[in-house]
Amino acid sequence: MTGSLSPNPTPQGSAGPAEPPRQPLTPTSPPDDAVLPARHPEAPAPGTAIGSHYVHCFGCGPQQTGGLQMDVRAGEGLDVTAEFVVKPLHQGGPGLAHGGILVTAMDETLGSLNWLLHTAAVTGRLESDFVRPVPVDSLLHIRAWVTGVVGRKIYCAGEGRIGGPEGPVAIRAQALFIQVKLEHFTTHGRPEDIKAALDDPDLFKRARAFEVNP
Ligand SMILES: CCCCC/C=C\C/C=C\C/C=C\C/C=C\CCCC(=O)SCCNC(=O)CCNC(=O)[C@H](O)C(C)(C)COP(=O)(O)OP(=O)(O)OC[C@H]1O[C@@H](n2cnc3c(N)ncnc32)[C@H](O)[C@@H]1OP(=O)(O)O
Repeated sequence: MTGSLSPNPTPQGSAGPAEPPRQPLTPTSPPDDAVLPARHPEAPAPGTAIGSHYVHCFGCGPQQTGGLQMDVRAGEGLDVTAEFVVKPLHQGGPGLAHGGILVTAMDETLGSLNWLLHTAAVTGRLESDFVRPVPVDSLLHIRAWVTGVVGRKIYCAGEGRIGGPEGPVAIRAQALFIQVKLEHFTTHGRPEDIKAALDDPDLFKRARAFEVNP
């Protein structure tokens, strides 16, 4: 499977979004035997907010007041959208977003594709191209889509546009997520945080659903 940066799905017969420049093949490019699985039957309905996977997550946690508090929405296919407003707190250069913050926003959005597949997966590799600077106060409209799956490996790509879905592209990303079992979190996480997470019935139920419905 090549042309991995092509947004998926593009309705057949429509012109679709403009093709970005073709990137060289890298470990985040889906190989030829990658498949595009069906959207999971219990995936969030198109247009609905996916919700935070963990209330203290730096990317999406509503209780993480210094975090990005991103709100990601499910798309029609294996795709999601998110919006993020760059705050003065996120500066790298004067009046400009820090590149690492933009990558975090991309990571969070790409990671949310897990919900469409009902798979718990962590970022193994994340590549990004910074195409244009993003001023403070800008709204970054992010779209991400699955480009292929091989076994535990989930390939995906995304782009962030300034001002809205038709705005100029500021960042592109390609990533490889690796499916993990819940033990990944319970084995490696700080014990007090794991205990608190396991004591949260909603989180536990949500997380377990992934494991029994891979
Ligand atoms: C009870 C509480 C639960 C709380 C959690 C609740 C819900 C969670 C559920 C879902 C989350 C939902 C949304 C998430 C949204 C956003 C979150 C942001 C995501 C992140 O921010 S997450 C943090 C950063 N992330 C890490 O902290 C990972 C650290 N890392 C590891 O934990 C291991 O490294 C791991 C697991 C990645 C792999 O380890 P492993 O032992 O399981 O597997 P292995 O190494 O065999 O790799 C298998 C195949 O992937 C290939 N492969 C692996 N890594 C590669 C690389 N980098 N480049 C190219 N290929 C790679 C191999 O080459 C092999 O390929 P092949 O099968 O072909 O040989």
